[in-house]
Amino acid sequence: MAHLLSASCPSVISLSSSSSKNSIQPFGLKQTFFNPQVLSKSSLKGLLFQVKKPRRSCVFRVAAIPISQQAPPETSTNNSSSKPKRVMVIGGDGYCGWATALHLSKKNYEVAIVDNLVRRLFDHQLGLESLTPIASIHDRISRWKALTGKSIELYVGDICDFEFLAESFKSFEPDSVVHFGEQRSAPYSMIDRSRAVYTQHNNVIGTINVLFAIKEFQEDCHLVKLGTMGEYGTPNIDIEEGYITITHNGRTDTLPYPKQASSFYHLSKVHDSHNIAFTCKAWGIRATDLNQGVVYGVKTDETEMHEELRNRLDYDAVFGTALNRFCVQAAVGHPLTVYGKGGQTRGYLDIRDTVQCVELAIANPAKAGEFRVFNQFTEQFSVNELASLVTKAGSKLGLDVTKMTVPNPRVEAEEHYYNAKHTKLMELGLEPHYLSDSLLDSLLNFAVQFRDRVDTKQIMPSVSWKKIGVKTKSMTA
Ligand SMILES: O=c1ccn([C@@H]2O[C@H](COP(=O)(O)OP(=O)(O)O[C@H]3O[C@H](CS(=O)(=O)O)[C@@H](O)[C@H](O)[C@H]3O)[C@@H](O)[C@H]2O)c(=O)[nH]1
Repeated sequence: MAHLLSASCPSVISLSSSSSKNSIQPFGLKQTFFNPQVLSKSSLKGLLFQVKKPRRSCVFRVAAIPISQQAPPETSTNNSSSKPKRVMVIGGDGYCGWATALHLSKKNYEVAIVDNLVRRLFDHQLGLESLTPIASIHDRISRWKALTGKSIELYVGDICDFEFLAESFKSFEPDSVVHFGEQRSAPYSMIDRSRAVYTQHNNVIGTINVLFAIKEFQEDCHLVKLGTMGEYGTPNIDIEEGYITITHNGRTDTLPYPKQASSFYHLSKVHDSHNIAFTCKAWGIRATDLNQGVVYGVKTDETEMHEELRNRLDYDAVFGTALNRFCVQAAVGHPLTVYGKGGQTRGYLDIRDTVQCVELAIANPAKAGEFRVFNQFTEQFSVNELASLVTKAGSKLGLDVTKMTVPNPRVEAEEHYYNAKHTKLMELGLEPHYLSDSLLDSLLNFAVQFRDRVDTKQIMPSVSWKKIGVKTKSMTA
């Protein structure tokens, strides 16, 4: 079960192309699999030769229908005259991206998904699998079309390859870009040097490319960028939404809120925020940074419509997030893995609110030159509080739920003050789905339904913040 980056380098291309019904090779994956420690110059040359030149045929559409046949978006907005209609969802095959793409399509936006499908490759490389079986992106989109008559365009490629991104922009001409297309796991970014470098390269360069594409081809396009609450860290004062007004030596200014990220992943989002803020000032880009908390849940109205539309649910220690992991652990009788003292407090939200928040942001775009920051979560919980809630909900379903203290693999405060503002999305009309007994029941029942698929060896953490090294690490079961 060893899945070395090195072993995956040459095979990745064929794996991707063979999984494509249309035998179309994704391109632009060179950053993903560039590993100087293991690739010889000649194999690298071969790889780059395959992926270097984007060809028009690589950008393909799935049953696009003319805009004139589409009804206008039904979304409520304060500013209907500037309501965007064409939305490019970068990272639209992932956990948040897929749910969002479907939701926006349902709301009659013209949607295009841009994705290099690398999230699926991470699973292959690390020997992981979603709790839920998920259909290929092609089958997902075809099923959506069959059920609703709505088309979603698909561009398979890597946004770090600017030629590919430029081609996608010129072809689709988005009014809004929702950018989920980043490596989003803190533990993944802390596996080894190559994953740390990959994470920052992929995330930071990808975002810079999106900014250049907007400037060059769609200067009025609104960027809705997925940031993270983790950019702020856990300061001993209230967390504001993006900015804080400070009086210092008798002078007052409103400044970006201090950033104290705690992984190479979270830091990549800090770097993104700075780059976006700069281009808003310098070029007049309009942007919204959605500093999202930890997402839980799996079902949205749209993903529930058919098993081929089902979303992924990660429970492993690299990509699984706290509450989802606890529900799966409860379903298989594994003690809940509380890291350290369990006082770590974060903002959380239901995936149904992720899609609602993105919809609100694009329906109410930032002004030209404005860098807007929304804190995107609905409730705060400590890890211990989550464990108690899952224990209580589990016992109602007859599950014997216990918890264990795991030595914390991360470097983070385990007891701290946490009070983060999150009013701006509420002011735009967010109607939160708060964590309720019924949601926990539903998530636990969902986990029970698929528990035969759980690989319990993937539950305990094996990535250590302190032990990260330069040697490429294979993840073995
Ligand atoms: O089994 C577990 C898993 C996590 N934790 C703790 O729970 C907290 C949250 O960890 P997480 O794995 O649920 O979330 P995190 O690594 O912070 O990252 C996730 O949540 C972020 C929002 S936030 O946490 O930064 O607000 C997003 O940006 C990321 O993309 C997403 O993967 C941490 O203190 C962690 O130590 C446990 O105690 N036990």
